[in-house]
Amino acid sequence: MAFDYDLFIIGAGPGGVAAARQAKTYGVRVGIAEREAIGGTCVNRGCIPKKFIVYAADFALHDRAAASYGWSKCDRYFDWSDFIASVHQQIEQRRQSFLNKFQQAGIDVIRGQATFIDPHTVDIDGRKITADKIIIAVGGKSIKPSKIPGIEYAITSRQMFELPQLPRQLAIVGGGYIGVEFSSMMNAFGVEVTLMDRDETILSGFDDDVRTAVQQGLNQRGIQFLGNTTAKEIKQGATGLQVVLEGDDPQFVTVDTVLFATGRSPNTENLGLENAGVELDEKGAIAVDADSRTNQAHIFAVGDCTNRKQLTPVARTEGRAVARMIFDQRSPQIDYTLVPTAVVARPEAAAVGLTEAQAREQFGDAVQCYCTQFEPLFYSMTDRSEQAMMKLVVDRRSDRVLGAHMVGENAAEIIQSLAVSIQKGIAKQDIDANLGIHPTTGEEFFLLD
Ligand SMILES: Cc1cc2nc3c(=O)[nH]c(=O)nc-3n(C[C@H](O)[C@H](O)[C@H](O)COP(=O)(O)OP(=O)(O)OC[C@H]3O[C@@H](n4cnc5c(N)ncnc54)[C@H](O)[C@@H]3O)c2cc1C
Ligand SMILES: NC(=O)c1ccc[n+]([C@@H]2O[C@H](COP(=O)([O-])OP(=O)(O)OC[C@H]3O[C@@H](n4cnc5c(N)ncnc54)[C@H](O)[C@@H]3O)[C@@H](O)[C@H]2O)c1
Repeated sequence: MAFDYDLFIIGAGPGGVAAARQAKTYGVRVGIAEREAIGGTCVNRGCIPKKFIVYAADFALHDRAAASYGWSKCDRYFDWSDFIASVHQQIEQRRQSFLNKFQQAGIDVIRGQATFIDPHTVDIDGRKITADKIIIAVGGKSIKPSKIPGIEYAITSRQMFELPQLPRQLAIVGGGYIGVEFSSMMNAFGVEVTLMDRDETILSGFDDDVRTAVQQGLNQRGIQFLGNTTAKEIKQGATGLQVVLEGDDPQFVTVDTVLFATGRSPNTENLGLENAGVELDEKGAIAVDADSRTNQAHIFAVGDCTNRKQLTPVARTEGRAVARMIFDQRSPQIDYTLVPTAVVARPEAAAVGLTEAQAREQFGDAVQCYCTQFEPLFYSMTDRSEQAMMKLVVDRRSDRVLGAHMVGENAAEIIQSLAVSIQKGIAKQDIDANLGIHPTTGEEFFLLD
């Protein structure tokens, strides 16, 4: 059968874009469907606008420390609406640049909602496209629990990027990546933040020392954290939204904005997966094998619509690997236990490899941890108390470093560099044999004993 495309991709987020560009290098016919904005969650309502807000918030934090460094006090005014308009302009430029690159490469972009009609045919708003191979890269969306009365008053991270003005009091339900990052950014702008999680501590999945250090850092900045707590009702009152809490310390908080950040779910609705015979896993994500292949041999799925790590570099690497496998050769499979990650909060947290708890499950008593906590040089001149934390998790028998964890300034940049060595199986004694760059925070990783 003659198909319209050798490869058709549904979804132009990081996973779909990377797959399309890689496939095009083999000179094959590639098309991609996108129902919203090119660039997906990452570019339009995730990593990129989030990082711009972090940069904006950092000015406020630096201003607070400036007087300790001899700068006279000054009153500066932050204009959220001007700033967020500039962020959206930046995003628009990125979208345009994606489109130009697609055009130059000869990748067809078809705008609209894609739905499978059969295993080789996709309908995009009435237009039928056939393809030999198909990659599903539809990503995910933030979800709000439907059973909470008044949930319609709450927003998700998507609307945080569209706020006409800054909230004055913000309640955030969910202390994962999104909850912690927004609590930190909004606090820096002077918003009164209450963060809550059904767990006792924020950032589940991270090393316990990281979780504690970030939580302390948020508390020190004046963010109220309520552990073992969730919202059971939201009521519109005369003075704002009343969030009725359930948990350790039942009470309510009154705020003007409620953000739900309790996780994201795959965009599998209205995709016609049943028409293609593609199966979901028990969590509702698209089920794939280690090569990102679904139960249909010619259909693959990458990125957030599968139940793996919901991170841009993961989606990109999976997308590229599938295109390479289809048209060239297999890439090495991703080791999901070695994916570096960061929480872009203040304090910042970053990690790669096993947490102490995960390492103990696998290596038992052979696990040895090297940990330090100290005041970074920058803060010794200020009246603020700020601690950095670094930790290496090591298998004592082989001396291999299993994980590295950090909380503090530039944690993401520092862990990113260490990740290469850890992936290559570096031993603790090799790390010790390195000379640091002085005076930096990163050099402390070479001084752990
Ligand atoms: C607030 C926030 C901050 C984040 N920050 C970071 C960060 O700092 N670092 C990091 O690594 N990750 C971050 N992430 C996660 C990151 O954005 C995702 O992991 C990444 O975007 C996943 O890429 P993807 O290609 O799988 O899906 P997406 O980026 O979600 O793209 C999927 C695309 O498919 C389209 N689509 C869906 N269904 C259809 C259909 N039926 N037809 C046509 N098109 C369709 C969607 O419109 C979307 O454009 C963040 C996420 C959020 C929400
Ligand atoms: N910096 C980054 O790389 C970055 C930033 C943002 C998002 N992301 C990706 O997006 C994903 C989704 O982020 P997220 O923060 O929404 O999810 P998450 O899974 O990181 O955190 C969700 C949190 O909500 C809590 N929770 C769940 N239900 C709750 C309830 N009913 N009441 C109170 N607390 C509840 C959980 O205990 C958890 O701590 C992340 O897992 C991550 O992969 C990455």
